[in-house]
Amino acid sequence: MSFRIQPAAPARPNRCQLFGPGSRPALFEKMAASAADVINLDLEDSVAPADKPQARKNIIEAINTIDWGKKYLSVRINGLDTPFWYRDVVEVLEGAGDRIDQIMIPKVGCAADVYAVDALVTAIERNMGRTKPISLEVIIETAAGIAHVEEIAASSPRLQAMSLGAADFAASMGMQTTGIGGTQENYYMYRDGAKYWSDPWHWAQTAIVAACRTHGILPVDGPFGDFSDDEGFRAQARRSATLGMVGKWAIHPKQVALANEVFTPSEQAVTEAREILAAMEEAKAAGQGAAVYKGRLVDIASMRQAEVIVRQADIIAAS
Ligand SMILES: CC(=O)SCCNC(=O)CCNC(=O)[C@H](O)C(C)(C)COP(=O)(O)OP(=O)(O)OC[C@H]1O[C@@H](n2cnc3c(N)ncnc32)[C@H](O)[C@@H]1OP(=O)(O)O
Ligand SMILES: O=CC(=O)O
Ligand SMILES: [Mg+2]
Repeated sequence: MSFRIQPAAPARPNRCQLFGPGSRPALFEKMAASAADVINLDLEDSVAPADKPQARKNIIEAINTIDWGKKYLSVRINGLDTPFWYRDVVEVLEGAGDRIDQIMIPKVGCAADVYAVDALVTAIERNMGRTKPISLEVIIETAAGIAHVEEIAASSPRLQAMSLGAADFAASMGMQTTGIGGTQENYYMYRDGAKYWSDPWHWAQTAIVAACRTHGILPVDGPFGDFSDDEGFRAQARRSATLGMVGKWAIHPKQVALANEVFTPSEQAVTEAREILAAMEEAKAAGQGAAVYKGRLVDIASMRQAEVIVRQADIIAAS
């Protein structure tokens, strides 16, 4: 056991991040009316290069004029390997009022990438006299990003969330697929004439979750491209939730309800978690460190597990 105490991730719901291109302002009101916890207005890959200047203007106007309710409002800037990113940060933060919460940085490959954006954000905040600090989210979607995931997670006190971007990740890793997330046809075990599909995203997800949990950051699963496949989305999201991720992107509005469903602990799970806590309080009062709950062992570690579920439920209930 480390002497270091694991920091808690930000206490805000992050079950679904709904994306929309900055070049399609007609979508913004619909995004604001959705049930997503987080909105990602995109300046990056869903916006053609020629449309970037207008997309910035659209996003600034939308941030300033639309009622976003309690949603966490984020803008995805372009990557640091492009000529666009610095104008994204400067124009958006100089033009948008205090309603913006977060800047999302794609294709982060090392801690210095985050440092560069942090430095620019800090200078703009000071120059503009902004009092509400802007948070950062990074996307791990390159070979360098996953290789340096731990230093990236430790890179800035502004960092609140980290997503896995399956599409760019697959490209950067040279994976033989054009599918965005989910089951990959050729990733299977074979035995006695039958195929058993495995999960090619599993190792990257666990690396992200471990780095995030070490540094008190929200780990998030990225896009699932086939928005006509609800069961495929559910299965991917359930695997992510089981591994410790707190939410998933929606690249189409029909995915919002699916993500909320999976990343909201069920009533049954919350009831069981509370019962485990109660059983352990009784055991502790009787001087025991372990007890039997529904025929199975529960001990002090079970309390920590139960607390994860109760905390998630409480954060959602308070939102
Ligand atoms: C790999 C990555 O980087 S993923 C992140 C970047 N990508 C994105 O941001 C893409 C986000 N999604 C989209 O742009 C669109 O949803 C598309 C292109 C996938 C599909 O768009 P459409 O063909 O318009 O979808 P469709 O016709 O099914 O839309 C149904 C309804 O939902 C609305 N809608 C579509 N996308 C969105 C959205 N992202 N947010 C809110 N509403 C939306 C449509 O306007 C339409 O509304 P209506 O019923 O009032 O007419
Ligand atoms: O940006 C997201 C991705 O999957 O790539
Ligand atoms: Mg990407």
